[in-house]
Amino acid sequence: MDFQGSLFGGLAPTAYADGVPPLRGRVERRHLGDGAWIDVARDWLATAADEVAAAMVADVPWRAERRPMYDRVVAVPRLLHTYGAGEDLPHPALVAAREQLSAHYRDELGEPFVTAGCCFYRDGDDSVAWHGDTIGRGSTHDTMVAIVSFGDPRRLALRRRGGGPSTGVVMAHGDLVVMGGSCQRTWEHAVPKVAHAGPRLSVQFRPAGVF
Ligand SMILES: O=C(O)CCC(=O)C(=O)O
Ligand SMILES: [Fe+2]
Repeated sequence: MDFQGSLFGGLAPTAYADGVPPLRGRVERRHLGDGAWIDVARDWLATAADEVAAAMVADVPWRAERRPMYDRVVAVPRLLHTYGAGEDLPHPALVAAREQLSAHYRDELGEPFVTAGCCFYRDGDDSVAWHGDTIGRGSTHDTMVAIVSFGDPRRLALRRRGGGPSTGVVMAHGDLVVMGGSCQRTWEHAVPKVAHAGPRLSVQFRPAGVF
């Protein structure tokens, strides 16, 4: 019996038409410790990846942020834009991806993915420092942040909160990486600078109240 097919009647075939194959059977889980895990699905959005990347570069209203650091204001080294709940996304494959993620993780997460944070790493100098997504419920509750990645491969580095040895996963064109369980509060993640890299785009799907 096609258990998921019967539960989520017709969702997967519709989504597949947008270049998004079913997630079931593609996801590998790695337990990090302290209740944190990551799921990885290689090439999940490979078919649509070139088109999604092009649409994101052209159509996302990117903004450069500045933030105070010690006694200076410095540029955040990447471009950003967040699509809130109900806002149109720049490519239908991203809508299909969000729906599939919500269906696949429905029992474990208990709520849908609703927002889509977008990042544009223009080259190897763009990066994000060690942090957890803890502005919101991620600081106190288990949750999930699902990342789809396009463009040049970059490493998502992971370490226990506060330091220690780091592990990680390389995110390549069309890959999915989901951080789950206690990952946002017991672990930190970063996208470190590298000597050479072309552009990379990242979309992070999050439930309501997780930032
Ligand atoms: O670039 C990524 O995939 C991760 C970005 C990230 O951790 C964040 O914006 O909170
Ligand atoms: Fe993050």
